[in-house]
Amino acid sequence: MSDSYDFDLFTIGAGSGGVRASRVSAAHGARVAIAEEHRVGGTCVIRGCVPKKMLVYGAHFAEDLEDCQKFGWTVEGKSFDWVKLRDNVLDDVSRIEDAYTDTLENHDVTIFKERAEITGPHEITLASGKTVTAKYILIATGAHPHLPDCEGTEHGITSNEAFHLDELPKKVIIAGGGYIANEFAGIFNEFGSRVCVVNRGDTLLRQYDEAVRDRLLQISIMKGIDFKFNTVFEYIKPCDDGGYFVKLSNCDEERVDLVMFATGRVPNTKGLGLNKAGVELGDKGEVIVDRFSKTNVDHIYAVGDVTDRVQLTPVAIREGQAFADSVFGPSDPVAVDHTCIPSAVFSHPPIAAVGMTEGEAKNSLGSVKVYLSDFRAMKNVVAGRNERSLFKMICDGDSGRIVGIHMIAPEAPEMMQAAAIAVKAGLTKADFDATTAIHPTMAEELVLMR
Ligand SMILES: Cc1cc2nc3c(=O)[nH]c(=O)nc-3n(C[C@H](O)[C@H](O)[C@H](O)COP(=O)(O)OP(=O)(O)OC[C@H]3O[C@@H](n4cnc5c(N)ncnc54)[C@H](O)[C@@H]3O)c2cc1C
Ligand SMILES: NC(=O)c1ccc[n+]([C@@H]2O[C@H](COP(=O)([O-])OP(=O)(O)OC[C@H]3O[C@@H](n4cnc5c(N)ncnc54)[C@H](O)[C@@H]3O)[C@@H](O)[C@H]2O)c1
Repeated sequence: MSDSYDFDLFTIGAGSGGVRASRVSAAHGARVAIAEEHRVGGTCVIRGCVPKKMLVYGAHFAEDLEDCQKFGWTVEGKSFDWVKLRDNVLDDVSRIEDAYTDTLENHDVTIFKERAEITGPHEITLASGKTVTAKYILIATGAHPHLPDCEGTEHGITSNEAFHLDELPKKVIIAGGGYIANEFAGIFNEFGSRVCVVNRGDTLLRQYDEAVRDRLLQISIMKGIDFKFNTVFEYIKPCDDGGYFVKLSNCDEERVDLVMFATGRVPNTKGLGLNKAGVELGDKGEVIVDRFSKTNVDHIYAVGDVTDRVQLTPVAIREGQAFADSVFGPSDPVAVDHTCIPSAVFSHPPIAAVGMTEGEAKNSLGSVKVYLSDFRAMKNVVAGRNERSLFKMICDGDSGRIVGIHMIAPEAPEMMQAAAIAVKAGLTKADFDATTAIHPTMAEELVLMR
């Protein structure tokens, strides 16, 4: 590689995409530096997927401790200590942050723990004032929470702060109807908070299959979560006791302990010097890239949430890997396939999906066949928990090829990862039918659907 630059690659942002891209580029022989203004690991590790999933586990014990009585167990004096869980989660986050840092250092990646901005075609300036040059620049700066426009938004928190609360709110309002709103509604509700989810539209989790999201709504209401649809925040005002008065359109003012915004995430491109570098941005401020994650400027690439393609960790990682292999690897450039990406919502119970919803299939295929399994998990039957699971398989009516699978069930994301391989591989309903069930499981419903 050229010695006329300080580095072959400078990555801005040490999150899921940036860390993978930097480590693999270094393994290909590139001289790599990375800058991180917050903490190595990025959103997923520090304030996203990882601590969120730990809270989901912690929250689920509330139901397990209730249900275990029907299985003959008596647990006396049970109580919940939020601060203990919070601190254990934060400790583990620090452990993973260290592991990410070690991985980079073991690959001889130079880490700058400070903000970086592009100040010339190949020049990056760090917050300390230090300037470095690089042959290639990778923008992997992720996204930040979007706050709606209303009086007093500064009194609300976002998912960033939710992991650090000193105490649990007795009453919390969560704005938004997407991933974060539904996941945190489940978490707070299981911990005993009164939760109200407020959505400006009439649909939760719009991208998921209607039957599955309707089931989540029904179960969430049954568990005690309140929902308000087609309403927006008018104001949030602090009250004397440390809580807030909240006014929603068409509703009376109410007092809550906490307001949380979960209203989408905006690409981190402000103040990065992208205009000066001539990098083209889209309407939401996202970096526009081609299928190889290259911007309109030949030596500047972008991966992950900052490109606003699919805001998921495994996608950012794949994009980072493909970038490193394309630019520094021995073989031809590789493009990430963004089709048929499985996903999950870690609500209570969770949702998981891959491929087309029934509506999408009907709009794009000539004929569609839908198979359903609506059942109560054995554990819930014994526990007396009236919570039904739903599996839905969408097939091309002509070929029998499975084009989508949708589930809401305990452990649905674990089952979906395996099922998604079959859908991605283009298998048919007949292939599933030819597979013997594992009994007794929930997953066997996948091969028994009629
Ligand atoms: C609450 C929550 C839960 C989530 N749960 C899941 C989940 O269960 N599964 C899933 O797949 N996805 C989940 N996601 C999404 C996932 O976290 C993101 O898609 C993923 O982290 C994107 O990776 P990235 O590398 O693009 O960006 P990030 O991981 O956000 O990393 C970007 C990094 O760049 C740094 N940075 C920004 N600007 C600069 C600068 N100028 N200089 C230096 N550093 C800078 C930031 O501090 C950040 O560390 C969740 C997100 C949130 C918020
Ligand atoms: N399990 C997972 O994989 C997981 C979990 C959390 C987050 N994520 C990723 O992070 C992203 C961000 O999560 P999120 O829940 O914030 O976003 P989201 O896109 O899932 O949901 C945003 C919600 O906010 C609403 N909204 C948007 N603008 C609004 C406004 N001005 N006023 C009121 N409501 C508004 C939308 O209608 C929608 O219901 C997700 O899109 C997802 O890609 C993934």
